[in-house]
Amino acid sequence: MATAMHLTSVKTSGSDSLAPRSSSRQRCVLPQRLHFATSVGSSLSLSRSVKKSCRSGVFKVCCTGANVDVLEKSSAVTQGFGDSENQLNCVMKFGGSSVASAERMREVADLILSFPNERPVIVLSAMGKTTNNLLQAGEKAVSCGVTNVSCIDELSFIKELHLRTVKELGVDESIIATHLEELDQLLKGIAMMKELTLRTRDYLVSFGECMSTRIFAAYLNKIGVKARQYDAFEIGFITTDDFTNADILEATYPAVAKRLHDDWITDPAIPIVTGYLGKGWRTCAVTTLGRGGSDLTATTIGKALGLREIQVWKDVDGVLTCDPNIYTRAEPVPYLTFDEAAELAYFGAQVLHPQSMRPAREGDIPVRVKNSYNPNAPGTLITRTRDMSKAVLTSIVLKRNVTMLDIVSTRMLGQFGFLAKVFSIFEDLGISVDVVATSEVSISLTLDPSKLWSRELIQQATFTLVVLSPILPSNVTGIFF
Ligand SMILES: Nc1ncnc2c1ncn2[C@@H]1O[C@H](COP(=O)(O)OP(=O)(O)O)[C@@H](O)[C@H]1O
Ligand SMILES: N[C@@H](CC(=O)OP(=O)(O)O)C(=O)O
Repeated sequence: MATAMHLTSVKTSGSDSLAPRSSSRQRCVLPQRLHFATSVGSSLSLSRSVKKSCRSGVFKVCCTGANVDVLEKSSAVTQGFGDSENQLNCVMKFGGSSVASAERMREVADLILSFPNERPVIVLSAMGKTTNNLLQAGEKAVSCGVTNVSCIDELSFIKELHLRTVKELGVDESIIATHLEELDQLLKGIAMMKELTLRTRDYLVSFGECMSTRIFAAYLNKIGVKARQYDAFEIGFITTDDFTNADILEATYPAVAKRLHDDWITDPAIPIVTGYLGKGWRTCAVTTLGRGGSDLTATTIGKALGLREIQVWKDVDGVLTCDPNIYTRAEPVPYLTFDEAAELAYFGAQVLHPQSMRPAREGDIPVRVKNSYNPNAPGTLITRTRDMSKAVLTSIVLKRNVTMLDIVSTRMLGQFGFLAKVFSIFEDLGISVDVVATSEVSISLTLDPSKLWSRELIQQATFTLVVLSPILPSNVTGIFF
């Protein structure tokens, strides 16, 4: 097992693509024989700020000091949530950690209401670790037998958490009763079939967001704040049918905008939307946007409605200089560009969904990463450009289990189209390449193993790849021309 280290510089502006673009060129002396070697290691990606220009005035919201409120607060409450003459103007997304209990939901409600001039769309994730628990319950159901489904610990935990939350918030239990019953039935179905397909997995995890949003909307209504719950897959979140990792399709933007806008105009109520979920355009089945996908739901809504700001509320003071679980003294990064944030997320910074910057960038809508446990912290403001004049190093990201592929061939020398052929194979196989380094006789690539799990490398007629063992992240033994 080898370890790969990579220095990655962050693009800051001037490019239209958010596709992974980290690259470094290396000249390396490698043995003069044909071989492919793969290794699983860890890639230390140092995101380096390189661009030294900044267009001033681009920030729609300023954040200059440590204790500055990020939203304009007006002492005169002139624009309540019920004012239909005013459009929805921002998204506030709260992740699982922010809505993990009744107490947290109350705090989130208070937080939303502490900005009376805002007319937000609220996006929620599932409560706490519900998504993980649902997945584990599903795995257990496959082999535990129908009669034992009700004994699955994770199922009991999910039920207990949601029922307790409903009780503590004083809302009607019936708001989630149907979902809890259906969840039982679904797990029994999985137990009967002894099978958990990706499609079923997505339907299974959707219960988390469906329940958290229903509870929260009911609570807001109970305290006199008019709110309306939406399942994203019912309001136009159209995706590819790539279960567990679906992409948002363009048709989503007008559909979601129309539905949310029309409802707001006819009967204003704070929209409470399920994060993470969509509807496959062919199958019409529930899809998910990849783990952490609620961030993408939020930025999609931001772009669809052309909102002023997208806020993602986390359990940390913004995007930090390093994963706080690795280095406890990591500090918040006050400003980032969309490209920097996308690159950090892509290379493993858990704080944002890798695709979530795309809609924000396309709509040029600032994204603010805030701490729901510490709302006064300024957080991180992500915009198209920023002042890079003093920037040296932005953030350090560690990505584990990177698969490295070395392609060595003297046939490359003086030839044209070699790289094109290599990359066309990855394209055909739907495998994304993270980092590329080339010399005259070699290409080194890192591949994200999570993209490889379900794909088999097939023999290519034009390029004759012979796979000696299945391409799995940890055990590729070799590929020869
Ligand atoms: N560079 C980073 N900056 C901030 N948080 C990070 C970073 N890298 C990893 N994390 C982790 O991401 C977590 C926040 O993301 P997440 O758990 O998705 O929040 P939520 O569930 O509220 O959306 C933090 O608790 C932190 O442990
Ligand atoms: N609940 C989903 C989606 C999500 O975005 O969650 P969070 O915001 O808690 O990372 C997940 O756990 O992946």
